Amino acid sequence: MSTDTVVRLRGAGRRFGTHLALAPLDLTVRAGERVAILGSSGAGKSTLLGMLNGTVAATEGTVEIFGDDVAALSDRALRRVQRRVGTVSQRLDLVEQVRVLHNVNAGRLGSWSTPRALVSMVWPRPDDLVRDALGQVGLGWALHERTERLSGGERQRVAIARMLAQQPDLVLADEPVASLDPTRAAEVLELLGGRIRDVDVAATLLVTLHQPALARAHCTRALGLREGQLVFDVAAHELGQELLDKLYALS
Ligand SMILES: Nc1ncnc2c1ncn2[C@@H]1O[C@H](COP(=O)(O)OP(=O)(O)OP(=O)(O)O)[C@@H](O)[C@H]1O
Repeated sequence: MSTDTVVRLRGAGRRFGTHLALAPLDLTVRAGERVAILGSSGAGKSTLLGMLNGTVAATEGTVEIFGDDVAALSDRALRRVQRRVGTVSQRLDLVEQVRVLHNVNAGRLGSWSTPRALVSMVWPRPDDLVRDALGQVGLGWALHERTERLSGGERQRVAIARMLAQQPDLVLADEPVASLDPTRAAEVLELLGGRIRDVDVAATLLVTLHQPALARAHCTRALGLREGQLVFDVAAHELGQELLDKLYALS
């Protein structure tokens, strides 16, 4: 496998009982690619992202992340891989009753020793990375706010800041701009798409989106899923009306 291959699926698919959520799929994603995943509700987009962060097991084929077959890893080795994978899920998974600082710090727990992680849960101290991550999503002012007081779009940005603080090599984002206004959505996609660290190598991004215009503007590649089947895999600039009609036509 080429060293810049981040994701490789070989005939990887997922069934839930008899329902085929994602048909067996071959897919290679290289470092620095920004891949939009489009498709109607229930098309299998979240299932694909779940297979890439180890939360959804493939029922057929293999899933390799950074060259490791995730199904063959010990729990410890899987956690090591997962530390390099930052996920922004639709559920956000924020703790509502604590300050924003706590939630953003949580992105760093995996890379800290257990004592340091425990101390930080009780007495969180904002460091530059946390302040920087919040600043990047326009929430520098919210460091000490209680998370539950923020609006839906602000909470979505806290989840993104938590992921930025993790400094992952692979970013998986499930509808990360669903609650954001167009300007903020564009900013967040730019952040997810590479300006995560002050290093030359950009993070690799897979992001589910419902707006083809955002995919064209912020991604390099677009995948279309329909009822669990891959309908297209094209350069983002090739995402035209004909493909979208094929993707979204009512069956
Ligand atoms: N845990 C589960 N148990 C049973 N069926 C599931 C489970 N998770 C997903 N599915 C089914 O798999 C299919 C794909 O779901 P998935 O969540 O991947 O779609 P999606 O494209 O992400 O949809 P949305 O845009 O609404 O989030 C759907 O038919 C869904 O009902």
